[in-house]
Amino acid sequence: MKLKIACLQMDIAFGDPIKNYENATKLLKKAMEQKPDIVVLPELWTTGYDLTRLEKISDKNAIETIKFLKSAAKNFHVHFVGGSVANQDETGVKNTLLVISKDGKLVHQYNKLHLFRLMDEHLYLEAGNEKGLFELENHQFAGVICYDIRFPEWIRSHTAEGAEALFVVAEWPAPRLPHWKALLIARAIENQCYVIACNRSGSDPNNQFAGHSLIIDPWGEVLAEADEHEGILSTEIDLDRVKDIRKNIPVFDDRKPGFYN
Ligand SMILES: NC(=O)CCC(=O)C(=O)O
Repeated sequence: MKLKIACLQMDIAFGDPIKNYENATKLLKKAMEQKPDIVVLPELWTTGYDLTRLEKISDKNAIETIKFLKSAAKNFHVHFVGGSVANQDETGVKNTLLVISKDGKLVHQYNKLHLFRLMDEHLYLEAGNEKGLFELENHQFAGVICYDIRFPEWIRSHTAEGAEALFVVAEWPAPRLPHWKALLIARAIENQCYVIACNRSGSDPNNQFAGHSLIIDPWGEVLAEADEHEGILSTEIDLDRVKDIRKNIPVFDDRKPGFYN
């Protein structure tokens, strides 16, 4: 099955959800010219890393962002891996990835498991405790958030359960761009899956972000790569390649889980 993907590599306005909804709408309209099946947004795209003001600007139970994505999904007839949002619930604020199908249904929510201390996430956010597996178009996918890609065992636990493509939503800073690229290519090769990674562009008071959203095939070839500016990265993926590559080098059959998890 072939699917057209569009990543909205946004420049996120710091702590300004209204401006970010407006900008996402503008980019989405542009992305729709390519007729994508799935649109991907970056991490914390409504607020950025304005963590000290989360009490004021976080989205209570992600209601506003879910409403925005459901309405866009139905209007444009497109699935969303809708980035992540600062989601305030009864116990605290989570960094929550949202998956919405083109008929406007909330398919999955994944709360970031690994909090990134270098950007103070552990001081303001609560970690999740569930997997990022979800299904769209009768295929299995996984969605994770930024720092999660440094934990190959976490990613493997999703592909071992059938994920054929890994969606990564991120705010990855420019100084570690070489890590971003190397880690994503490694996750694609070792898991023999597509990797669709949507980063943000621009800067906030503390970081310059890398951009360079990437779409990588299950052989580790980069199919599309953005530059550092705001824009749309779009290409087609063919999920049949996952089956072919897994048959050619049967990594999943050859695993020895008795020796490791
Ligand atoms: N937002 C994040 O999780 C950033 C992760 C990161 O920069 C890294 O180097 O890892």
